Amino acid sequence: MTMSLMPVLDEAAVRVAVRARPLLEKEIQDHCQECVNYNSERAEITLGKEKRFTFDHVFGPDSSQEEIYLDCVKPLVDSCIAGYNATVVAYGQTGSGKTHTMGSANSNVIQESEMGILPRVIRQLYKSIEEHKNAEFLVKCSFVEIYNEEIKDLLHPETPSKSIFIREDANGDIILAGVREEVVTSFENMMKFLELGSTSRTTGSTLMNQHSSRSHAIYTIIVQQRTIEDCSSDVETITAKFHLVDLAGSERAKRTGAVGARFKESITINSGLLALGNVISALGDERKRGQHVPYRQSKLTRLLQDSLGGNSRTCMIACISTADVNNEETLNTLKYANRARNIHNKPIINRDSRVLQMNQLRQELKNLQEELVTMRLRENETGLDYYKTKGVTADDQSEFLNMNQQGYASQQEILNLTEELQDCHLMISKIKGQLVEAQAQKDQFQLKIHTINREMNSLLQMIPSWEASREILEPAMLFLLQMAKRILADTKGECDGNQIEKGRSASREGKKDDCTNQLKKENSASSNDTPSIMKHYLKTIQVLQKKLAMREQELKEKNNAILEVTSDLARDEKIFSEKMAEIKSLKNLIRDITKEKDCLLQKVQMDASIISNLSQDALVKEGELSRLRASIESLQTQPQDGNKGQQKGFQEFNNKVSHKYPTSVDDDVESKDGREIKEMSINRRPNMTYGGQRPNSEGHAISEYGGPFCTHDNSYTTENAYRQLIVKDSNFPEPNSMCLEKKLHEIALAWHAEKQAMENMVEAERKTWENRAMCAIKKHEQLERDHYALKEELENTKSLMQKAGLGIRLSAQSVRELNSGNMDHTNSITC
Ligand SMILES: Nc1ncnc2c1ncn2[C@@H]1O[C@H](COP(=O)(O)OP(=O)(O)OP(=O)(O)O)[C@@H](O)[C@H]1O
Repeated sequence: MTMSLMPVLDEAAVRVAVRARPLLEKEIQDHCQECVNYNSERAEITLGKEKRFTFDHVFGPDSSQEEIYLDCVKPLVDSCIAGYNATVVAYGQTGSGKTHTMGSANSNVIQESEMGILPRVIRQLYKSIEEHKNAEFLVKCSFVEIYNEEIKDLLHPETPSKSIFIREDANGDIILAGVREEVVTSFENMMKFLELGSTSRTTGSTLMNQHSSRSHAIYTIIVQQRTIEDCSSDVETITAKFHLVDLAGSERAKRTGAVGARFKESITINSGLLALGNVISALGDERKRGQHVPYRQSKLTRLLQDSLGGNSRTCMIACISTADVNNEETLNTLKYANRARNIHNKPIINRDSRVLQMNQLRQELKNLQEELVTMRLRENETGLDYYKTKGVTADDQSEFLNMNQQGYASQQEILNLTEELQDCHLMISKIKGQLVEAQAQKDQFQLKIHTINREMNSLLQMIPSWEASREILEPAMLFLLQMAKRILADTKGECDGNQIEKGRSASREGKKDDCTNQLKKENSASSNDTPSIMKHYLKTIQVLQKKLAMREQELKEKNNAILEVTSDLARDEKIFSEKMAEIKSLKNLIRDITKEKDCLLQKVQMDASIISNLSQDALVKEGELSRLRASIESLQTQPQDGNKGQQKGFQEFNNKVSHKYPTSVDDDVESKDGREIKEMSINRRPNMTYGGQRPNSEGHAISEYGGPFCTHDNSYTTENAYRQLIVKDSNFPEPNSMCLEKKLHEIALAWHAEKQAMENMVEAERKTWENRAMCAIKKHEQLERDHYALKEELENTKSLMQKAGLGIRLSAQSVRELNSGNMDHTNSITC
């Protein structure tokens, strides 16, 4: 058996319902999938797999218009008749079904089952009015829209927007000055006004909704009632306002395809909704309680000031789409709605007690006037007696009497009236204070009565289950049943009779005595029935006490667990922040290493291109070398005899050349006859090929190597020098081909060795850089693995916290940062 009562609902809290619309034709054609799951009984909604929210009501795509009206709005109509202000706000992304739910579109052709909230409210209102026979009702309505931050009177479109202002009246209630309210007398009459306003409302077609509302529409019903009590002349006036708000949908211009005027609309719509979100955050956040609420940020929030955090009972209906393409918008709407649940309003009955005060004051005035007359008469009589004793004639006496009476009357009257006026002022202020106090008391009592009512109802609902479990025996159950019924009857009587409201403590005391007597009587009756009942009571009390102790113990344990989990959480938070800092520094390191890696890769590429150039050059050189060899061979095959003198000359020449032009090409060279040959300092660069020239038979230089063989002034080469020597000293024979080949071979070998050395060096360098790049990549991978491990750890901690009933909330910014790895861990976790 469970003893827990149903949770008592806070009447002042903003109620939030979520309604999901089914997939539309177009969405089905586009193969959209449903991404929302509901549990209407537990009022839970899950988006995707993980994001779960709880609201006061959850309606799936199959729920009917009537269900939504009965669960969310009908209680508000009843409380409006009782004198409380009420508000229903439909919120959601564009095309999510706000207008459909509110029924604020032109609805004269709509079937009964499709009828939205607005026509149902009007119908219920007139039904209730008919039932309240002891009151006179005056019903008025107005219909406005906020379009591009301007208020338009939809029932009188000719009224310029500039002449409409939002003001606060003397009681602090928000009023719309400049908007004309229409008196309505019947359901049909009011429906006509609704249709008239709906046709004037600004709508437009977007990619997401063919008939999209481009403005926030507010339909207001004002109900004034005068309750006339039979036995008194007191008349009380109660005025309640019922706002039905169909907000424009939040939208992304990219998806709606809004351009031009539509785009401007879109911006103002979103900024109005943003201001509303700010107000909801300010009111819904425990930490921000008592701080400034930015109602003045937009016309919408200013108009809804009473409805959010003020004197109103409010229900917010968050409309969502089930299609997966709208996942992001749906999540935003659910978050928005979830915040609104924390808003607490201060609803009171709006009594206009001026009439009551006037009646009381009139009565006071009448009494005072009567008193005055008697006083004057008494004073006149005293004056007449004096003249009589002095011997004045009867005429004189009467004249004196008249004069005296007139003068005195006028003077005294002024004085008296001034005093009266002061007294009246005092009394008015006193009565005003008393009235406000009484009103507040009455509201508190009524709230208590509602709470007791609900508790008793739930008790009555629970009794059958006790019966089944037979844990509480029949007499005890009977007693509880009687008690519940009696309290219900009492509270009902209290509500119906307006007893508290009158502030007549005597009758209240009497009633209290009656109740006590009755209770005593019942107690004594039941105790007389049978003494065993007492035993049962005691037994039941003992059982209940045990259970209470158990519950207390459980509570203690849970508290301890919460403490433990909180300390765990703090520790985890610390670890988390440390890890995040580590990740941050590692990320920075990765960034640096990646940069370095990129540089290295560039260098490696450059080296590779150098190598390929060198290889190409090598190929070219090899070709040249083979050509050279061929030419040498051809030289060798020429007849040797006739050239002996020549060979000798060549030998001499070679000696000369090898003496004068050694392979060390940086030497200063001086000819035999003292002529100085220019210094030939040869710069060899790895990507340069060596070249040279040899003279042909006519004494012209033939380019054999083709590559640059640079000297300081780029004009001399060893071959040039050699050619010049030949030209200058014509006694020198042609160079010996063997000697030339040897020279060339030496040059080729030197070149090969150098090339090899270069290649080895480049290869070594490439390998070093490759190794470094590999290291960087490995480090990067390790860091990424660390990062994911940390993320997983965080998820685990989150789920642990959720299991422990604490839950972690990460801000969107933090989640983004976490995903990007740039998490700033301060203030990132909220428990
Ligand atoms: N519960 C529902 N069942 C069936 N159809 C629905 C439901 N809710 C909405 N629709 C359909 O979805 C479309 C868009 O609905 P509606 O115009 O009410 O959206 P909205 O939220 O008011 O959009 P906007 O903000 O652009 O004005 C309409 O064709 C409507 O008939």
